[in-house]
Amino acid sequence: MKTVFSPRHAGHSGNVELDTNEIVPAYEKPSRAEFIRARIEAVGLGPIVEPQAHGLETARKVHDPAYLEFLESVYPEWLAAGRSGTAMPYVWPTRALRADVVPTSIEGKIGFYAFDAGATFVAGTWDAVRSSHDSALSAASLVESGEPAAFALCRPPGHHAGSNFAGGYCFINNAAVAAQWFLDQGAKRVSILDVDYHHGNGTQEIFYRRSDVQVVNLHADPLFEYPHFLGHADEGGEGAGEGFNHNLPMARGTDWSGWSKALERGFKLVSDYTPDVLIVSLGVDTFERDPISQFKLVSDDYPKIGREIARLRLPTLFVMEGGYAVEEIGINAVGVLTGFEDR
Ligand SMILES: NCCCCCC(=O)NO
Ligand SMILES: [Zn+2]
Repeated sequence: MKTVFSPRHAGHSGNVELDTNEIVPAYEKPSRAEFIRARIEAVGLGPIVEPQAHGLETARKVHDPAYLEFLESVYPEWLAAGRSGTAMPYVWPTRALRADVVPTSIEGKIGFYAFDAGATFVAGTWDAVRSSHDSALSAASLVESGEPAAFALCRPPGHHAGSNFAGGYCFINNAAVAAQWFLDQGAKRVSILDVDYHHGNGTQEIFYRRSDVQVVNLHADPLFEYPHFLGHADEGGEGAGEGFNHNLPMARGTDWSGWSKALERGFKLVSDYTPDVLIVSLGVDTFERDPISQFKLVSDDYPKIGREIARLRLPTLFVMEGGYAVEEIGINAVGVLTGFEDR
């Protein structure tokens, strides 16, 4: 299986995040991608190629163009306002506030275009975001040109980013842009299967009113887990999208026996939808020793996920999302891919 990966991800580094009530080095750090790349080489998964540059025309079909312009300008504006270090929001347009007027101050604007304090910017963030987006589209074109599967080693991740908001370490929703790209190439239906520990609220929001992209999420129940305010089982889609969004929330402490039952239910939903292509939002923070998560999958479970996905017999694009136990993230993420190839 080929991997598309850009060293430009490393520009998104040195940033901090708000963890409970203290500012800490961001969990979403460059070593995550480096451990995965090293594991790909160690097991001989296949070639690792750099992405071709892609414009934002496809991204503009799933993200508000003004939001994309914000992502590009936010850090220069942060500096122009006399600020330094990590650009981080701290005020948001929640209930009883207005979200129809975009503030002109950088502190207002950064909050307007975010849903949490978890998408923070440094000088190299936008370039890293573009390279991650390019990796997703370059890997998608490998699948489109006949590869049975390809891996987009995306960093930063994307599944929390919605049409006009960043959050949870996500800026451009790489999987959503890839889904749109497949449709633009002639696909009629695309399934996105999100196996990350956290609900992909951004992916759900982007396609919630559409029937041409099915979204199936397996995740920790938002009653107790981030993103807290989306991901319940009753969110089935709206309008034309009714019946094409599926949430399978699970309890704290879920291990393989429980998680694999949800996976089977997810596969039934995907096969009943008969998509032309499957996109897997591959988060491996379901791992028992992930520092910010509370499921109990073990490393031997990840090849099983890959083998099960392969049974769907669909052209498959794997897009990297979360996972923070850095030493094991390579073993677990690449385990899915070698399992898919039944190696
Ligand atoms: N405290 C912020 C938690 C962000 C979760 C990021 C993630 O792994 N999403 O899949
Ligand atoms: Zn996650």
